[in-house]
Amino acid sequence: MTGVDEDFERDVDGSYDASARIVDPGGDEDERRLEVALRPKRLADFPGQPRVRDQLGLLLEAARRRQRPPDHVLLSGPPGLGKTSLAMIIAAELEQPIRITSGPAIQHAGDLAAILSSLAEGEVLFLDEIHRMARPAEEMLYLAMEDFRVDVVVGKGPGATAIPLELPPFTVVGATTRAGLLPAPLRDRFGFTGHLDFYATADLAAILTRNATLLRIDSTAQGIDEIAGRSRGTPRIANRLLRRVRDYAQVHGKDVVDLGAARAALALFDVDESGLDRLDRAVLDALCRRFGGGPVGLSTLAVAVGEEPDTVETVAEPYLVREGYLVRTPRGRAASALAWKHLGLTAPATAVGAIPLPLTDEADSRFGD
Ligand SMILES: Nc1ncnc2c1ncn2[C@@H]1O[C@H](COP(=O)(O)OP(=O)(O)OP(=O)(O)O)[C@@H](O)[C@H]1O
Ligand SMILES: [Mg+2]
Repeated sequence: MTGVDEDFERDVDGSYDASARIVDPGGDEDERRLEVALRPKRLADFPGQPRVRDQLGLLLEAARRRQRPPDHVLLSGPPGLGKTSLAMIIAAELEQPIRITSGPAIQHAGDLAAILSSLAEGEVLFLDEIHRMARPAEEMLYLAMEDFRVDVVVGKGPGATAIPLELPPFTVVGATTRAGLLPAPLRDRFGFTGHLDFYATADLAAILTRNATLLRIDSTAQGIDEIAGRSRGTPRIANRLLRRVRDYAQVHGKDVVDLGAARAALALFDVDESGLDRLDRAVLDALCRRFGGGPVGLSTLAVAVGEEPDTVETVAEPYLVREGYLVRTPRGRAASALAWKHLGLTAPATAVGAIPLPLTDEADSRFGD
């Protein structure tokens, strides 16, 4: 969770607010509860992310054979792709309890010391949004991760003394949507980093089919494929769209999620054929119409769409970049020819991709960040 739009969808009575952003990859309280029920429990049940799954599988198997806790694991990637799910799976596969906390909950080193000193041998400590932890706690964490030791400070002022306390070996699983914000010394203490990427449509369809069964929703393959194709490569969004399409089907007297219901419901909720929603389109629209295609700085762009820069950067941008609508240049964000086309506008000759570029390293560094 990015922490910036947690309240986006919540209504006073807990019902769904149609004006909220349906493809917001964060989630509200009710949704989180439902997510718990739908979370895959074992690595073998986790579709998609083949690389990370294989790498993690190896790490866990090796640890099991050595009967030692595995290296610390960092999971990074945009919201809703399965970081929390994987953390739970790691603990389940190791048959160890999991302690769950998050960066924003640890504002003092003492908060972390209390957690660390109560960990049992082999336990998994899940630190969500690890990039938001307070600096002194971060420093304590380095030491604990490397040497399995914390210094407990007793007393105050000049008379304070640090008493080293040995910890049993444990495994930290950190999750972050902003791996770039982690200080290098902390990043280096993770023996394994898994980067989660957006899911292929076929993987999302597999997830949706399983969840439709779990939620006892009747569906057709075409209906499921339509939802999967418009879910921005994100399981959380796919699950949410599935529920909205079911609502639509039920209200219209058909109890089946089919192509017709999917198309009509997604049109109603402003999710277009490419899965872009209002924020995505607002970003592209501002870039093209107001800034002539850019490049424009992130904060200027965020103001233009009335959002926090962090929301634009972690929620909208990764998918727009990945799909080739937006490029990050050293001078700011720019719209590609595809973005202009998506808005039904004519791209200027200078837009990225308007003239096909040879795929050389030079082209990469020109348009990379
Ligand atoms: N590979 C997957 N298979 C099935 N369901 C998945 C998968 N990945 C994620 N999900 C579902 O998507 C939802 C969100 O996943 P999860 O909470 O793990 O994401 P996250 O990366 O931790 O997001 P955030 O950054 O917001 O914390 C959950 O309901 C989970 O069941
Ligand atoms: Mg999470």
